[in-house]
Amino acid sequence: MSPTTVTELWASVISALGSIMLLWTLYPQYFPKELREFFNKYTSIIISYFNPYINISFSEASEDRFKRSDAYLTVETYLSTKAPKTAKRLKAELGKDSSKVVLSLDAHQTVADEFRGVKIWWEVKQEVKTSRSFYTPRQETTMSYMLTFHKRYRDLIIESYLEHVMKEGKEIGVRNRQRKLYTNCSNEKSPWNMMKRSMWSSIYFEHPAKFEKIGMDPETKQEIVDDLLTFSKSKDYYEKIGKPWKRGYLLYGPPGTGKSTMIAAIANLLEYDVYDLELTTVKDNTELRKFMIETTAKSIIVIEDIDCSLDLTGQRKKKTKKSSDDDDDENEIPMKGAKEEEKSNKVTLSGLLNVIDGLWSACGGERLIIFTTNYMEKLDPALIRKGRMDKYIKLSYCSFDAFKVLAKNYLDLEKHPMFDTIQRLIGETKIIPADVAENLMPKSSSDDADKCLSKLIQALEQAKEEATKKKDEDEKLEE
Ligand SMILES: Nc1ncnc2c1ncn2[C@@H]1O[C@H](COP(=O)(O)OP(=O)(O)OP(=O)(O)O)[C@@H](O)[C@H]1O
Ligand SMILES: [Mg+2]
Repeated sequence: MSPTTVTELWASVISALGSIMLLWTLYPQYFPKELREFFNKYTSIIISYFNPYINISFSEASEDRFKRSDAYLTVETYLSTKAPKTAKRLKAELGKDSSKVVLSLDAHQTVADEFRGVKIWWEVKQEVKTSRSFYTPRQETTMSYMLTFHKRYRDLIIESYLEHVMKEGKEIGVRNRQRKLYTNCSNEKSPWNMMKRSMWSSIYFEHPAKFEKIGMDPETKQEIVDDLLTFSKSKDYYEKIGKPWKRGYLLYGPPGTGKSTMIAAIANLLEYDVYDLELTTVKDNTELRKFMIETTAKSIIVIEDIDCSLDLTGQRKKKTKKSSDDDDDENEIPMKGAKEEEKSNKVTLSGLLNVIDGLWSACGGERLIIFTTNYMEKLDPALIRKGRMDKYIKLSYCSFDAFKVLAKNYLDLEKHPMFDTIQRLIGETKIIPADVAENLMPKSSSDDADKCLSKLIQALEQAKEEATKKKDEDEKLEE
């Protein structure tokens, strides 16, 4: 029997005894209300004096009346792994991917837990209140989790157990959550957007990209995977060296070499959310900071084609007019997206540098910032200096190693007589992995491996011919 039930039993026994004593001495019809209240009040004080158990309540009510309190939800997640093992009545809901059922404690159910040899009890309480709105009575139910423990363990529970519950609950929550892809694209002042509580719009992230499927040199791939996994396990290390737990990656290379695909693969490998930041639609530096503050831990902040968002000609040139709202750096330049309307768009290079590694970047923790570009040489050196962008990853034209990965993905082939010709041609010409993938993909049921490989050989020969022609033309022009 749980201590909560024992407490309630005690309360009932004492209260019943008291009532009987009073009834014995007084006639019920003369029993005054005030005396009854007085009696009740002191009975509960006496009970709590003798009761050795302490209760802590986690109510679902929060300041935001549309949201359940974070502490309540974390406790619920923490108990979701314990409740199914012992509780007799459980509540079922659809969880991640809408395919898995998540069980939690039903109302008035109790589950026991143990922490460093100490027994603790959790009970789900349900409180029903009747309120009146527009003269119609309305019943409101508030749920809460009641934690009960012996007063002897007060310090242990308050100082260590609660921290353990919150930490583990959050970790389980992250493991079970359905990851999301956030975008800032539609921030125009529509009534719908004004009602939204978040700066970001989101959908579930369901990209199937995986590192095993990316066609690139296997050593570089392994090095990137190791770097990412090391980062994700380095909380203590970052704390020790006094740096925010974040890392910047610059992915660069020609179009169609797998930059966006790699971002999706990183998100899947580390189980992070993705915030796809479209810089050209951000109004100013202040709005940029707001977007940054609203990102959560375990996420990737992506700015694709960073060269198209910055004024490429302005290598941190002097700002002509000081903006009132931004003050950060005298070397501010406006973003290219707003070149024509500089007045309305005031996101500046220094504003961007600030959110990457200024004070604002430390909020949240465990985040990757990834830029992609087709033209690395056009970027301002300040933006990509080491420390800001910690790792540069070059994604380039298809090598034979990359082709072998794609042949395995698309055709389930590990070797084939035509591979030798392909290896020779790939060594002689430049072809992007996106083109190789397109040729290897069967277009009809009659397209077998031989046909797809022949198409690729044709494409490679054509690319080689075009490259030779272009080279000849260039040489003629030089003469
Ligand atoms: N290295 C690669 N390995 C496997 N597939 C690839 C690779 N590169 C490109 N692809 C395929 O080509 C398509 C385009 O790739 P992706 O969008 O990742 O290129 P990108 O480098 O981001 O191009 P852009 O610079 O134009 O944005 C994808 O569908 C992807 O499957
Ligand atoms: Mg891309």
